[in-house]
Amino acid sequence: MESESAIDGTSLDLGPAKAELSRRVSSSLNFSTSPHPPSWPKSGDFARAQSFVSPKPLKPFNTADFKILLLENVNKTGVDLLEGVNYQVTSLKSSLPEDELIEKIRDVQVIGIRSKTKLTERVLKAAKNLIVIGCFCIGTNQVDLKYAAERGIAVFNSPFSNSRSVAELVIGEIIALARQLGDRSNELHRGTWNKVSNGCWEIRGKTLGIIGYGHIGSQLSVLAEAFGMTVIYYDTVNLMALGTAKQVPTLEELFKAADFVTCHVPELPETTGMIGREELSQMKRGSYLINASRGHVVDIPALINAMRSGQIAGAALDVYPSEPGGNGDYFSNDLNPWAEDLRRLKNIILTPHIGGSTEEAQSAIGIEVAQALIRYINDGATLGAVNMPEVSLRSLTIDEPNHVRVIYIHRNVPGVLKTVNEILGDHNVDKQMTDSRGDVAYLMADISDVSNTVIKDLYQRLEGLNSRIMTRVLF
Ligand SMILES: NC(=O)c1ccc[n+]([C@@H]2O[C@H](COP(=O)([O-])OP(=O)(O)OC[C@H]3O[C@@H](n4cnc5c(N)ncnc54)[C@H](O)[C@@H]3O)[C@@H](O)[C@H]2O)c1
Ligand SMILES: O=C(O)CC[C@@H](O)C(=O)O
Repeated sequence: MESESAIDGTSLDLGPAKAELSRRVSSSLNFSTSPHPPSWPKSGDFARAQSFVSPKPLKPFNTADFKILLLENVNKTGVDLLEGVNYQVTSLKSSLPEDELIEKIRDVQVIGIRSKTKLTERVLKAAKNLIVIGCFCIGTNQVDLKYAAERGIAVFNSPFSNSRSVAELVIGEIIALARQLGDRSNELHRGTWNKVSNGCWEIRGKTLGIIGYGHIGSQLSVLAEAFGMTVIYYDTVNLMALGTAKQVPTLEELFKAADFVTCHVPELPETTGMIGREELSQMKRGSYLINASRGHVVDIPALINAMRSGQIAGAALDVYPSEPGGNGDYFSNDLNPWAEDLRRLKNIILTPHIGGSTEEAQSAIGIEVAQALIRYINDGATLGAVNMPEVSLRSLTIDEPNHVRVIYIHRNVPGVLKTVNEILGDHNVDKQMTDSRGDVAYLMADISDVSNTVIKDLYQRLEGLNSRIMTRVLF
């Protein structure tokens, strides 16, 4: 394939191996100030240059141009993988205030976050170069997924790498609440010996009610049965029970029977305030509540009242309606008027959203999400994306001169494929795949025997279509 201009590997100060990499990726077209992202290096052997062709004058490819901003202390496994592909990675320990985030996001093609960074429409509007978001966690409620899809920005997460960690935390909390461990420990920290058995229980033979029987809920079900608990669960979907667990048809039925109720639902309009005054009153007197899902699921003032009255004997909260961006002071009454009342309650375990915070989970999440980002950036594969149709073609390799992968993200309207195929149809299309999800469709086509001039022409014609959201050409 003809090359616009070669990269000067030595100027990158990358050492011999990376100088070789830079030489090999030199046949690329580079980005300019257009909203389209720049050329990307290939993962692994860095075999193939991949570019966003800009209608502006072409510039030499430079791997150091590719910017990834990682927030909230993404695990080293993920940072290492991304740096290993020679992207320019900036990794920060905490999230950023919105205005600072807007400043920083303008410049990057990729952002990696956890649960604290809110990628709202306002923030994403500023992200002119962004092509992909990595949520290094399970939850994706912090991202405006619909708006991102409308802008052609793919979002990936790690759907189950921390499920076991959350399930283990909840098992620990069930025992800790049943035995009032938090209170006994706090008392002795303060020098008070208070040996009591009143209101302390074994968990064997008790009933656990799980709301949301997904990755975490079902994992927890198995662990709880191993402790001799009876498990019932409520889910909006009919799901196969593990062990001898039983699905119940209504929340009321679950509340009536459960000694411990634990929430494992996503943040959705339907799950907001799902556990409030009415629901707490339906629970067994002296039962326990655990929430390690999302902060808006439980109405905290209602919980405070239910605990004061003895209706609820103990609770564990790992998540809160508003959480700080980093470690430090929290629970000021300004932010949460109920904070002081909550802290004063007996037998309540308050943890700072650490359900998934184990070495094992964070390391696995780092690898999983970084690999998804690399696959998307380098090959355009959307497998596992949470807001885009899942489309994939084989990985691109070095032995394919004069070959281009065209990715055309477009609005899902009638007649687009006909028009696109009129553009691609003059060339040798080896393989093509397309799929849609809601209003957005994703097309990938591998085309052989094309020159840079043809690539540029294909790009410009696709960019000119009304249906276009984003066009990428990888070669
Ligand atoms: N505390 C933490 O650190 C931590 C860690 C991981 C996940 N989470 C939270 O836990 C949530 C659950 O995680 P998961 O991996 O089990 O998710 P999942 O998607 O595998 O399971 C969620 C389940 O909830 C069900 N559900 C949805 N709406 C419901 C409703 N209205 N009523 C009853 N069931 C409903 C779904 O059908 C699904 O089976 C995540 O969305 C995330 O917000 C928190
Ligand atoms: O690590 C985090 O910040 C989020 C953990 C958890 O809530 C998740 O959604 O995976």
